Amino acid sequence: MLIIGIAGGTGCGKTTVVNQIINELPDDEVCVISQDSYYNDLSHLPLEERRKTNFDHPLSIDFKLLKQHLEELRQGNTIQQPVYSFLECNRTAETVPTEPRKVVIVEGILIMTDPEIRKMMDIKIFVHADSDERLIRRIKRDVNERGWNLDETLEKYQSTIKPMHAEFIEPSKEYADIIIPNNKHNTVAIDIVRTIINEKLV
Ligand SMILES: Nc1ncnc2c1ncn2[C@@H]1O[C@H](COP(=O)(O)OP(=O)(O)O)[C@@H](O)[C@H]1O
Ligand SMILES: Nc1ccn([C@@H]2O[C@H](COP(=O)(O)O)[C@@H](O)[C@H]2O)c(=O)n1
Repeated sequence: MLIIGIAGGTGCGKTTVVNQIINELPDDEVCVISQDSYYNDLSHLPLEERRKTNFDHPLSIDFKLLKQHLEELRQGNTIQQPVYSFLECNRTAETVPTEPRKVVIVEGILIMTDPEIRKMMDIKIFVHADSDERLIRRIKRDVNERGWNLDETLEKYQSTIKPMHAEFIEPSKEYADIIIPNNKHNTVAIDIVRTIINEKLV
C-alpha cells in the first residue's frame, strides 16, 4: 500500500489536485481520506458555539482516529470514514465505508503537522498557491457552499485562518517531498505525480 499525503493551505487546490491524480487511476486501486472527516466530534456543543471553533488549529482534528483508520487500512480492513457537515460544523451520524486500496490519499491542511501521521506517508506533497489567490477562492466557497457570509469569512481569515497558516501549515511544507505550484492549473506536476505513483505500484 502506498500512502500519499497532500497538504497545503485552505483553497490551494488540494481537492482539485487529488481529483486530477485519481482520474487516471482505476477506482479499485485508490481511496481518499479527507482530514475534514476527522474534525473532532462537537455534538456536545450547540451550533452557535461550534461555529466559534478554531478549525485551523491542529487540536481541532481527531488525529488519534485518523491514525487508527490508516493503520486499519494498512492491515487490509475496511474503515467507516466519518462524514463531516460544514453547515452543521460537526460530524453527521453517517459514515462511508472506505476499503483498503493500493493507493491511499490523505488530504488536508494540517495532515503534515502530525509527526505520527507524517511517518505513515510514503510520499508527502504540498500544494502551494499564493495567499491572495487562496483568499479569493476561499471567500467564493465559504459564501456559496459553506454557510458563512463575507464579513464572517474575512473575520475568520484574519483571526484564525491566516495566523494558523503561518504557525502550523506553511512550516509543514518543509517535510514535503514534492511542492506543486497551483496558482494556475499545473498539468505537468500532476503528470509527474501520476508517473511516480505508477512506478511505485508496479
Ligand atoms: N489551479 C487552480 N486555478 C484556479 N482555480 C482553482 C485551481 N485549483 C483549485 N481551484 C479552485 O479553487 C477552489 C478551491 O479548490 P479546492 O481544490 O477545493 O482547494 P482545497 O481543497 O485546497 O481547499 C475551487 O473552486 C477550485 O475549483
Ligand atoms: N465547519 C468548518 C470546518 C472547517 N472549515 C474550514 O475548512 C478549511 C479546511 O478545508 P479546505 O477544504 O479549505 O482544505 C479550514 O481552513 C477551516 O477554516 C470551515 O470553514 N468550517
